[in-house]
Amino acid sequence: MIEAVRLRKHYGRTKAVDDLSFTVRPGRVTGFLGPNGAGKSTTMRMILGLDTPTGGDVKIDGKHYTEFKEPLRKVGALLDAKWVHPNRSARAHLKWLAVSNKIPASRVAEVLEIVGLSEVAHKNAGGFSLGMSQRLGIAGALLGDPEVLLFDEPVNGLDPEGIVWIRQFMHRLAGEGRTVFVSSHLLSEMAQTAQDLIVIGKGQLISQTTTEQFISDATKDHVRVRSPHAVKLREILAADATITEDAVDGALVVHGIPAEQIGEIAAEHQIVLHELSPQRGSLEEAFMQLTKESVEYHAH
Ligand SMILES: Nc1ncnc2c1ncn2[C@@H]1O[C@H](COP(=O)(O)OP(=O)(O)OP(=O)(O)O)[C@@H](O)[C@H]1O
Repeated sequence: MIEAVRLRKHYGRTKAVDDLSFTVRPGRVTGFLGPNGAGKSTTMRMILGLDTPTGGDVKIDGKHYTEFKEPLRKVGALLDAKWVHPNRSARAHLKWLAVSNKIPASRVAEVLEIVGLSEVAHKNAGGFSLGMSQRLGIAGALLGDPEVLLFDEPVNGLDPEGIVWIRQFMHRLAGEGRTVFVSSHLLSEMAQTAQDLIVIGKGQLISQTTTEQFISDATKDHVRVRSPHAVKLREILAADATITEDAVDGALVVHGIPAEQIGEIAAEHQIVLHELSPQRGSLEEAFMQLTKESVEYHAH
């Protein structure tokens, strides 16, 4: 479990992290979302003791990261995939990490196997693609078989197969009871990966909730209806719903009446329907809605 209490980090006048409190629970994948410059990386660095908070506190199972004697056994992290010695082989890099944390060298082969890099383990990590580097970084995070895992933008540079692999992998880690905390810009990916979300903007907490709840709180469900008698149906429904038209195919977009009821009303009036589909909001919509006040850089 990771617990931040009134965490702050100021760089001069910039409040990178500002009075931020949250809890990351074990057994779940928790997504860490926020617009560019929101303070995600700064927060992750403070969790890992790489930055000292200006105020407040962040602890892992009640301790500061720096209090763990062999931290890799407690917390594994992938912050910067390119953080390897370019002239070291993948295997040598992991061995060096293992030795410095008193982890048996035999574990290196295991983690290389887990991330699918066994066959290129002898090659210089400097020549790895970003996707391979991400896998190597993940192997490093797994070395100590830690209970807590932090990943900063882990799917950057991964191809679709790699993205699916990492999603399933994170679910597996959480399924084993570990705490998995992952930041990402890819919202549709996060919607499928994270069960819980911590959303920040301008260093402050915007929302901490389940992904499901986040989406339903911030977006409005609606129903798409297509009918050869759309004009008549629209007139009937208009008394109880807000209705617009889809600009692309002219479908009615109905807010305020559930799909079942629309179906019943249509049947009552003998109106043929060609489509009746309930639509859920997306994480993108919810995110844009909730962070619009906190985006530092807008495109105009
Ligand atoms: N070492 C530093 N010195 C000064 N300002 C910094 C430093 N590190 C971060 N900042 C500032 O703190 C704010 C938060 O940055 P941070 O990198 O944590 O955000 P982020 O949410 O990870 O962004 P991104 O999604 O773009 O990676 C930004 O305004 C950034 O410019």
